[in-house]
Amino acid sequence: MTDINKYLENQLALAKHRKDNKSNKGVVSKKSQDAAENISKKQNKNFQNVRKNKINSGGAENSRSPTECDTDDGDSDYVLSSDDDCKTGPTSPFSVRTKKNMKKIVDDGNKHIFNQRITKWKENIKNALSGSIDLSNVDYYTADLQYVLDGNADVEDSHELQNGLYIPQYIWKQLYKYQKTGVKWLWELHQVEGGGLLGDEMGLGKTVQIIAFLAGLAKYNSGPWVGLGPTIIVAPATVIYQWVSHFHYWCPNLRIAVLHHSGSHNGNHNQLLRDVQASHGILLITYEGIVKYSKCLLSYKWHYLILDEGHKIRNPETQVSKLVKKFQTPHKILITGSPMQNNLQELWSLFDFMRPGLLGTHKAFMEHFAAPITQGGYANATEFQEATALEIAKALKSMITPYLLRRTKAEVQEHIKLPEKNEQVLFCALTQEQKDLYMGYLTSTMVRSILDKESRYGDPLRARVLIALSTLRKICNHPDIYLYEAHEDGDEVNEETFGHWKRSGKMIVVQSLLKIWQKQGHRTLIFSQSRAMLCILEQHLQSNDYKYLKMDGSVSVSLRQSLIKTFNENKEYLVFLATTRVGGLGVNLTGADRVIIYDPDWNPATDNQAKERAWRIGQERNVTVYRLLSAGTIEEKIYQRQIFKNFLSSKVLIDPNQKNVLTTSTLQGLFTLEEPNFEGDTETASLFKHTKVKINKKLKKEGDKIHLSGSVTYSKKKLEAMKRLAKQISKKISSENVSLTTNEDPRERYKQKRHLLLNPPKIENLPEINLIDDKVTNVPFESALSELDIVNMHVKENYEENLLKEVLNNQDDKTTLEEQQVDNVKIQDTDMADDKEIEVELTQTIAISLPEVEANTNHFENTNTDHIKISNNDHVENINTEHIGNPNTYKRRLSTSPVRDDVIENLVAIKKVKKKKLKHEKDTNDDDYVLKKLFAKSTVKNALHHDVVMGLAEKEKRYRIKEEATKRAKKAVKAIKQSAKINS
Ligand SMILES: Nc1ncnc2c1ncn2[C@@H]1O[C@H](COP(=O)(O)OP(=O)(O)OP(=O)(O)O)[C@@H](O)[C@H]1O
Repeated sequence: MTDINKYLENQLALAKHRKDNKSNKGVVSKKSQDAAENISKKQNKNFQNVRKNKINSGGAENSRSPTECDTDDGDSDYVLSSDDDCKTGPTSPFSVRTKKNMKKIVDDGNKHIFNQRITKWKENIKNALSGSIDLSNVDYYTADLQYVLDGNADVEDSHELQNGLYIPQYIWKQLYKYQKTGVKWLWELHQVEGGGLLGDEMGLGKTVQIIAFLAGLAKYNSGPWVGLGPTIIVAPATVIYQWVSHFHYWCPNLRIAVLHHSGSHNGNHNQLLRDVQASHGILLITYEGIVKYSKCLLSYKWHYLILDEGHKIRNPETQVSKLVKKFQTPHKILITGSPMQNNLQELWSLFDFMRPGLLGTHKAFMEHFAAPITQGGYANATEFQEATALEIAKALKSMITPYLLRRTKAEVQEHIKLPEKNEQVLFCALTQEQKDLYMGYLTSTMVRSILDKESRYGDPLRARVLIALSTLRKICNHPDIYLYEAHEDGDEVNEETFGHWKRSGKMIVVQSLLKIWQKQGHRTLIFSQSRAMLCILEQHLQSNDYKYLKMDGSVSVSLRQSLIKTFNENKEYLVFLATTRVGGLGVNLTGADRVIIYDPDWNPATDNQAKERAWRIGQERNVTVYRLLSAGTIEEKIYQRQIFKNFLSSKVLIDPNQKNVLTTSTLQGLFTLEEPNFEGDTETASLFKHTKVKINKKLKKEGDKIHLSGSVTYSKKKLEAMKRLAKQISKKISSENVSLTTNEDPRERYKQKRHLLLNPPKIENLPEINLIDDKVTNVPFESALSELDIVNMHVKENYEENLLKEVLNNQDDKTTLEEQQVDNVKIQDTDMADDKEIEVELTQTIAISLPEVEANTNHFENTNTDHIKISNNDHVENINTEHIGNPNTYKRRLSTSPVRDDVIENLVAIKKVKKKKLKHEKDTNDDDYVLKKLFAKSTVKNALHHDVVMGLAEKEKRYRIKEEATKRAKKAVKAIKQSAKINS
């Protein structure tokens, strides 16, 4: 029966798919054609101008596209997704701006300000030690002050590391164990006069480790500088003041000066440099700044040169990369949570800074290391290429390991106890308008010029491809970003509909998410590559009265930290909007527990960095991350590219044995709009089918409000209304069922049943029930597959599989068998010839929809026992029910197999869950609920578990397994020892 069902479903879907395709084919509206031609014309004109200019100035014609980012970013893949470089004038619709009064953080560039701060700090400590401190007057907190307030009298106390480095005890005591290891590692590098890469995952406190080490060094009485000499820290503009505030807190005695126009120094940078040199202070500077002031900076001697977010020098050809390598000090530290982002050349560049010569010359490295590893990485590599890649990757890994300290969150979870994180990729449907514009542009002169080899416009190809791809990305974000570019001067912009959320598939999803999350009490970070998109989102937030803050490149550097602080501390702000490049790097935004990555970057690390703003030390709530992709479009290709890049870096940094599933893509492949296959999947979803987030299929299609697996508590009135509704549905279905059973044709019968289930009969005269009106409360988690479950299905080694199953079993034991009890449910497993049916007590059918109704159990006690029949859709046979005394009471045994967990989902509802929920369960079910809503509205076509796709879950699973195995081994040894004792 299962097969017939599947076959019929496929046939239906296929027929529908063919029909849809037929009706859509080749129909591109006049508006779309005109827009595409306008844009093509403008883009061609730009090319010709740039070409002319280059030829006139004697420049290489083909060297750089007009869209390539002219920063030191060095990301060869990056194309400005829209208007990052566009000036938003007052007449532009992309110019929503809000002014905020924020308090700036002030650095110590100004001597007077520095002295004031030191005086204040000393006074605070003195008062705290004498017990006369008035905390209401303290506006400057430091770690040592806290230490004294905690009852420690000796602020000078320190912890000694081997060979005489003393770390102040008030810092040392605060460090996590792995951070202490990090400080020791830095000290070892120091002693051998070498540099290194501190590559801990984002949010694990790399800043604190560096500060702790420098604080120790400042107390060190020997070495050429007798302690810590003048030091430069280079960091992205957004995090410069974060460093200032971290230093002021952890190490208040050091002078921290910012060399940037926002700094407190009096504008004379030469004087500032002299001061820093004389006071052995720390100079904070941006990557742009180090280029700007390079001449002066290089004329001084520096003790340490530290690059925060050091992946910025991953392109060896950029000016900044070349420059930082000129500093004459062996003490070069590079900090980054994303050591390798796009290709192996990047790794070479980083090491060439810290450990010049370790990886040979650039040419030799590319030829002997990078090329074979990359080649062997493709899915279509030969066996020999794969084996060679493996061996070389192993060799490379062992060469870099001593100078690279990298710990992941999974590894140190035991110490930091981070809350859960759920990360999914949502494939959003384009709106009809978007599809039309997308198709229009695909058939434009511009795209034809790229695909047609003979085209006279075809030069320079790379630049044209970049422009065209970024144009497609604009359509995916919002039609107006594209149409605005296409519009002729003098054309009116329709203010009413401009940027309306209903015109973009992804905006529709954002709109739903924010609505639900606001009700659930979550706060959200939204990242977009594009400032124009941010403005559209901002307009939307304004018109819906959401309180928000926004940070993009136009916000002054000195205000950014205050903006972040305000968001973290003030819960009134529900949304923090940021461009991925300005807000996505280095900052702490733990005030939010929901993250939307609105558009993907070519570089996976950029998106990863962004999402890690919320999931880091200091986060107390479970975090959910949604990456939005427009299904079938260029955004899917970008995501696939991310997967490949991620695979490559894991192969070198983590596991040389990793295998890839993607092959190289063609140019044509980038310029298509892919229709979903008969299963509703576009390319990525079908490639990574096994990572799909499973949602009850019925819920997905019908979108019936009653069928919620999220848990909600309901008012009495609503419960009554629902009960009445259920009775009527029950009667109607029962009567329909009679006719169904007499129908002879099994296919026809199946169709009817299916139809009935998907389209429950409408009942007249009942009040509309809006289930999400009520406050959403705790939700039991039991149905969605966890990442580990999914991975488990695909694990090859039996040993690991079994071990993992046991780990999961233990959990299930705790959370399901003990806690989940199905009461007052009558289930009859009537074995019918070609189908099975379950009879469920009517009252509990309501509970099916409302898993948390158990909180209101008494509402159901005296209700009638009408029955409805539910086709089991081949899922139910996996459920075991066990009679446990009361004829109306069954206890369900949950299978630990992931497949079974999944299929049980149809019956989530029948069970009643006793309250004793683990904290993380609420959020997981919040997510489940949110996804169901999105699927119901058909705005989201598919959802994949991002971590599983990226292979991260696999890694985490291995750690879990290893941990479990180690525990067992310890237990075993203990048992052996004990048995020996008993024997003797
Ligand atoms: N031992 C600690 N005690 C208290 N807070 C800590 C500790 N270590 C780190 N933190 C806090 O954790 C947060 C993340 O730290 P930090 O910004 O240094 O991380 P990071 O590894 O540099 O991240 P990224 O790579 O994203 O820049 C900060 O708010 C920091 O204050």
